[in-house]
Amino acid sequence: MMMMGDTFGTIGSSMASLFFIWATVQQIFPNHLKIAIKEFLLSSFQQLCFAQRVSDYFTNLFSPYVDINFPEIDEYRLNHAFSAIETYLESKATDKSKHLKGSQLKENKGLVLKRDEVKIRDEYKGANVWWEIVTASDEERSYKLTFHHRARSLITDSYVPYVVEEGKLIKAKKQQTRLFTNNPSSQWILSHNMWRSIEFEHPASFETLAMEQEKKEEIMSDLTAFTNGKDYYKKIGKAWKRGYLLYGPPGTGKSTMISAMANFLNYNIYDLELTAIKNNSELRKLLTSTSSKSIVVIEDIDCSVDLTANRTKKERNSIEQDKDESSVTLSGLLNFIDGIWSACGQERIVVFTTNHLEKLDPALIRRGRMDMHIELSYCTYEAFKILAKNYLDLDDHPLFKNIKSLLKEIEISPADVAENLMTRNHIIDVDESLNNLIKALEEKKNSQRSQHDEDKKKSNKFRLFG
Ligand SMILES: Nc1ncnc2c1ncn2[C@@H]1O[C@H](COP(=O)(O)OP(=O)(O)OP(=O)(O)O)[C@@H](O)[C@H]1O
Ligand SMILES: [Mg+2]
Repeated sequence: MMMMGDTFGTIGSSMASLFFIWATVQQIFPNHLKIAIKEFLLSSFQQLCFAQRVSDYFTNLFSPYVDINFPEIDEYRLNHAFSAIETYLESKATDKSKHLKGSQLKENKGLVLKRDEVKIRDEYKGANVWWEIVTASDEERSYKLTFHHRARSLITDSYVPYVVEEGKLIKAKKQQTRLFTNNPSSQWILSHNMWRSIEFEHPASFETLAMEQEKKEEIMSDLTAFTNGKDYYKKIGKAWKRGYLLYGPPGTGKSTMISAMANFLNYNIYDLELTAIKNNSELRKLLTSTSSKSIVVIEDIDCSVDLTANRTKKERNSIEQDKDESSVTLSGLLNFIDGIWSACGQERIVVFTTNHLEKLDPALIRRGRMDMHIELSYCTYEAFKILAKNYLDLDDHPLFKNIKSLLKEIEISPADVAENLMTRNHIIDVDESLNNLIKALEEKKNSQRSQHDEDKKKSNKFRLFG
């Protein structure tokens, strides 16, 4: 198969030879002969070019191979297929490759070895293909895919879409997750000023989350089903989104669970601070600018804005309120979650957290809107064992029995348990940590007992005078 580069190569070397002959001629021959030789050389060169073109034409005509080019830039725009192909080819096994490239782009990340070859062979359903990165004279790069014409429909209909889709998936998996926080609207100048973001590097995972194993598995399989549910959501005609309501006392792991979810799914987090937004239209702008594969979080939804209180009054005034749109309203928030926003985005998770489930407006948490209600509770023995493993590398200990019976009676958050297990100077002293925890649990028990006695006295008094 004759390639463009080869053609130029052949013509180039022929030209060099002609120039060499001409330089020699100029030094040796008299003027009248020079003119004749020059004409002869010129016509030879023209014939050579013509012969070369004819030979290329026939070679290509009879070549059994087909090429497809994927330029990096097409019509002044980035060609997404190019970057997907690049990612796909980079992911191909490096163990057979003879030319590798090593790079460490971040100090805290390991060294990465990649293939460093211009031509890569791939195989798809028995067909061989060759990828080549071609750089044109204007520095524009493109990927050239070459394959036998017999495999044409397999490659064009099936292989190319597969490579592009696979490349995108690998890219999404490798992508560093980011944590976005909304800027106050007074700082918005262009749409990209609405959110500021930093790299999200929270170490939380479902493995280290102190929670009953069964509950954890249920949440993880729900999340997995959601991410794999593209076709399912399409089939049932529902927007591809899912709502989780995390509720429970302070320090029980609601925020930690959001981080674990983001790490599990490799999704970005949009931490939506409702108090920094003036009205529903700002809320709409913010939500419509979030990307897919993301978790939109509204923490402490009960205190974020006045979404719940005076609902009856609000309902009465709803017409006026919608008119001036002077604040973020419950109906505004629900409209975006249910309607416009869901329709314009894909693969989004919404998470609300609260310490007070009972304070929330039923409209906000009804099923269908918040698909899964997850209670994060005070520390159970099972949860304690996970924390002991995380903090002390400990599976069992004679003091565990004591802790187990105390945890049955005492309400203590995993955050407080973790605080007691944490060692000073990061040197693990199992006995000291466990004894600290037992001391804290006993103190709590005593204070809960005296509180209980106090409450009892008060209610007796009330009964006496009541
Ligand atoms: N279930 C848990 N598993 C592991 N660690 C936990 C858990 N709960 C709390 N912690 C520890 O306690 C700290 C505080 O927890 P976190 O911020 O997740 O609680 P929260 O429920 O969001 O509290 P708040 O209601 O006050 O926002 C975490 O950084 C983590 O170290
Ligand atoms: Mg929290």
